Amino acid sequence: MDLQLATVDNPFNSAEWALSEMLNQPDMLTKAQEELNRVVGIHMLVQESHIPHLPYIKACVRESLRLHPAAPFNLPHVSCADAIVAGYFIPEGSSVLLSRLDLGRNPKVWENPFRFDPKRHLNGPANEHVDLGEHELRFISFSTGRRGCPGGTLGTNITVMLLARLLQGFTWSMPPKVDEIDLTEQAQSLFKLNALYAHAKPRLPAAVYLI
Ligand code: HEM
Repeated sequence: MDLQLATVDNPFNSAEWALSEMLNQPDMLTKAQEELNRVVGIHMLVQESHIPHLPYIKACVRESLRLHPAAPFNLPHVSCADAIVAGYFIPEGSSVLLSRLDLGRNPKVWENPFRFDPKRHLNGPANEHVDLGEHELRFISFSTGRRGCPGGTLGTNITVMLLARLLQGFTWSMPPKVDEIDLTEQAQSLFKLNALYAHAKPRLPAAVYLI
């Protein structure tokens, strides 16, 4: 069957971008499905308890959050005291806006920043911690500090489960007459300009989908 996935918010944005990028580099789909076969098998759907054992899929979600944040800027904040950050003096009362795009795509931090490459996370937090937070702010996922997202663990679980179930449940391929998924983004929201449209073939025993 051919399915259309459209972004409505953060977890959907990350899963839609990850799946789109992976369709253009199908060896990544194979790798993710091998991990799911090994950790979960094909006789049950992936569960929350599996998440710590799915580093490759988690790395794909982290990479999606890095390269495709759901908005170009973080919410604005006001500094409550004078501070020096990376050599810059920021006086008390300044409006502070962090560019999620410039952090996640900074070539001084990320080699070949426009390439979707989950491997870059595999020796770091994707292996070590269960949540997708990036506390060094090399990109912004849930942000950090007092006003950081309080829903990090829930957001991680929802996002990883969403992508893992899409990958476990179906073998994905391009729709007829399409050679490459279009990765153009909307100018303001950074959501995909055109919703992902792809072919999904069930790959689990029929009874598993009824649970
Ligand atoms: C993948 C999913 C999610 C992502 C990527 C995400 C990301 C973020 C980011 C970047 C912020 C702004 C932090 C800042 O201003 O420095 C934020 C704030 C917030 N998030 Fe999330 N979030 C997610 C899921 C959730 C969930 C599931 C909940 C609640 C159950 C939640 C509740 C909140 C709240 C209440 C704030 C405002 C915090 C404050 O201003 O004190 N988020 N989130």
